[in-house]
Amino acid sequence: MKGLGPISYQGAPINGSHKAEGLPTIRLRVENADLAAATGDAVLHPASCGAWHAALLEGHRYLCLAKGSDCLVNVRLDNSAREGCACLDSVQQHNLHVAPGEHYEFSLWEHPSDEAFELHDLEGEVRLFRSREAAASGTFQVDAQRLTKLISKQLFGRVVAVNELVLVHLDGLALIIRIANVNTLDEAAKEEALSYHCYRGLVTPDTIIYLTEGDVRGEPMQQISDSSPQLLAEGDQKSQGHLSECSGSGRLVLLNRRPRPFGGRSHTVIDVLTRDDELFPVKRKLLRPCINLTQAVRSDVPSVTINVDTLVFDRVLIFLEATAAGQLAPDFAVHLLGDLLHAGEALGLQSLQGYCRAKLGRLDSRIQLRTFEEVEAHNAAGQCWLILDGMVLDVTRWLPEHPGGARIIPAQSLNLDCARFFEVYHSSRESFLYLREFYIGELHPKDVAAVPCKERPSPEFLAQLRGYTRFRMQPPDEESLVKAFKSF
Ligand code: HEM
Repeated sequence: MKGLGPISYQGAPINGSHKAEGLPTIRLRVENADLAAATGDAVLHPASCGAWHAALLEGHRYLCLAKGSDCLVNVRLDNSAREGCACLDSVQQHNLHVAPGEHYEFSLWEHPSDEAFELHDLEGEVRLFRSREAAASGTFQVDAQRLTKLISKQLFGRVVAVNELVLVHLDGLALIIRIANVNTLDEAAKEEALSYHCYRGLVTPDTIIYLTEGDVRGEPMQQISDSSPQLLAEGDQKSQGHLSECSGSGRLVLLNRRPRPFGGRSHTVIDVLTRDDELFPVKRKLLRPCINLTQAVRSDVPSVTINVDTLVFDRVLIFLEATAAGQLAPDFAVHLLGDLLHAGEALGLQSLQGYCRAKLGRLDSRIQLRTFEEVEAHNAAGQCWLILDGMVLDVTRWLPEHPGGARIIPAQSLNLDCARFFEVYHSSRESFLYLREFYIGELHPKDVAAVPCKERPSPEFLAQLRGYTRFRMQPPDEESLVKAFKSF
């Protein structure tokens, strides 16, 4: 099960927002709501809602930008709001990346029923709000448990997204919480999942909240002023790019923090370092089809360097996830296919190579009927083509990565059906999972009987092997091959 909405490995949501079906977008002018009196809702006049009215009453109550904002804002109808306007406080404006006085297309957001939605936990970074306290020197101690209760109450029933800010007041202190991480799964389920991304979800009374102290001066924050409802400095309202550091020296200390369990690094993850020095923590088993990474993925090494750039690898991971989930590969734009093909070659990811070639119009001719003569000729030329239960597998380039060593296969298994060797040497069934990557076709039916076979594999092994190799092409039976021959 995934987190809410697919997200690329670089953190960008892939599909944008899920707009409530059949409902039009509505153009609204953003108006400042008084931050001091903020409820966290976007306030709309009932007359501004037009076609949304019925849906709002039914419970579609989340507002987002029509072009797809990560952040969603709860909607409240109020006759006191100005018609044609969305009243948003300055924190909401920051979260939605909108400026007061400007018009934007908004839509209602509907939660897709097939995705996990309720948050198991969230992580928040707490900072002193840009205010007298932040500017003053000294230490401000805050009881994390009380703050957690307050946040829980304030966010209950709201959908929060990563990087969203939440303003909380506790004992006269104004605190800004940045949502640093959200999860719809617990740690154990995340370990199990082949891949997992989550950037948004619903806060329930059961959502666990972990708080940490944000580095006051370390991270620039968009300027939010509590003295005025105006979010951005004059003249800077449209740019939305103005960042200013919280330059105060006031320090926040959280007491009684709830630590996150299983904080340690998981062995199931390996850090992949791209050519341009970006680091991707990736589940080892997701990388299994990348046969050039076999040794790194199967060993304990914490990281591996690849000759692929960040942006291309990001897409490779999306491709791997889709195929691992049995879904169709995403429709990558044609201009990316060249780079993806090179990445497929660098990583030894045959399926990606096939995908790119097919899309580039060069149909994948890798998988075909192979004669025994052809297999022998390739092996005589220094390659390593195996015959396994009639499948022909090209493991030439993978031999140095073979966990059983590079020598044993050419020494024992060339030019015969090696199914029995395969059965004997491989205690785990992990080896089955690689076969698809090496598969280059079927032995020609006319040659099947002629292939030497020292010992037959057990029927149980064959049944298991065939269960794992449903990708095999269906070879034509000998009768139809003879008929085809006779027709010439
Ligand atoms: C495409 C063909 C093959 C694949 C994908 C493959 C894969 C693997 C894998 C994943 C392992 C790790 C241990 C395991 O999973 O059991 C392994 C170990 C091994 N393989 Fe292969 N293998 C292949 C062919 C062969 C052949 C034909 C032989 C022998 C002639 C062989 C001999 C061994 C040996 C001796 C080990 C070490 C076993 C041990 O340490 O217990 N492999 N192979």
